[in-house]
Amino acid sequence: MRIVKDEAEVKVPATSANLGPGYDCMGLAVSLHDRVRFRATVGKTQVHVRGEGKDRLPEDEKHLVVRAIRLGLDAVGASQVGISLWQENQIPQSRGLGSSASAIVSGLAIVRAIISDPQALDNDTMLRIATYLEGHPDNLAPAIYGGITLAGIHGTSSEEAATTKELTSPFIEMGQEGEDDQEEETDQPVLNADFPQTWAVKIENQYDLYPTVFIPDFELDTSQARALLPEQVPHADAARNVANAALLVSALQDHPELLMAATTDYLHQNYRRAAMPASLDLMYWLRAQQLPAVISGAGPCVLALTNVGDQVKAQAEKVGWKVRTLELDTRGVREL
Ligand SMILES: Nc1ncnc2c1ncn2[C@@H]1O[C@H](COP(=O)(O)OP(=O)(O)O)[C@@H](O)[C@H]1O
Ligand SMILES: N[C@@H](CCOP(=O)(O)O)C(=O)O
Repeated sequence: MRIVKDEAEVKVPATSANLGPGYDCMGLAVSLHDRVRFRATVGKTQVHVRGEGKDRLPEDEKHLVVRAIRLGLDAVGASQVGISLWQENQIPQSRGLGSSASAIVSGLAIVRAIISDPQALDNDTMLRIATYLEGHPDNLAPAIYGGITLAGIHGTSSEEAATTKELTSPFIEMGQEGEDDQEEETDQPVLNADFPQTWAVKIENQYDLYPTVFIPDFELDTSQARALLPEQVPHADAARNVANAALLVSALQDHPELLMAATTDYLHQNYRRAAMPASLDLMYWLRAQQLPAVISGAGPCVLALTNVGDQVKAQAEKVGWKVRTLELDTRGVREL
């Protein structure tokens, strides 16, 4: 693959993942953006940051956009180059607004902008490569496609993988003791080695949705918030969560009146309370007023799936929350 341009500029939205019960699979893009300008150089990598992360983000090869560019170039078989970047960041970091996902997507979008065959890095391929770096696709999909998205990683349960492909008769005894212990080999092809097989679809939202984010002045690393989750959850909780996630798809499409019922989560929010008690308190305070609020991503931001109105906003601001009523970003990452 040839590099045909030595400059590019991209703009990428912030995202809010989970939306309550959609843990690791649902998300939406909002009108808050990072912009990144790239120039290929012969010298050492340099990064210039303005806005969020200034004086805190690394300015060398460790910078996440640089790492994504390097991975993207390798993935499409292009040669590596010296990198100069100028960032103008609006997305607060480590707050649950998907800043790391947006950084990865902007790096891959830069690669797409400078290579001879941009199709080699189409949105679906970009999602696979980005998920390899981020680990879960829920923020990445809205950052790439825009709007409200569902995304996941294809997989086969161990039971399904181990089951024989032969049709068996219900009248024949199913085998001698001990036989079940042997694992069957599967003929599932292993595709494209390291990059996960991801999928994503957009939810077509039919009404005006104004996501409101409540931003605290403290940070929480996503990895720290993930470490608080239990290995196992009660089966009844999993069942209720599946029902709500399914309902949420319909609520987001064209049933805003179902948003309150559909945004109750049983898998992650309460398990993370210890790391962000004020966020959980704010979320339940909003919900008590029939405002469909959830923890944004892994927190500590809170997201309300509606414009909360001036009075609620003023009360939250009074105790220290920064409140922004935003719009959906329906376009996702774009080249400028
Ligand atoms: N614009 C950016 N440029 C470079 N790296 C970034 C940027 N935004 C986030 N990161 C990296 O991602 C980390 C935050 O990721 P994470 O804990 O997942 O929080 P978030 O919820 O904001 O995605 C930062 O500490 C930084 O290393
Ligand atoms: N599903 C993830 C989402 C993390 O989002 P972020 O914006 O906090 O990075 C999780 O809940 O861990």
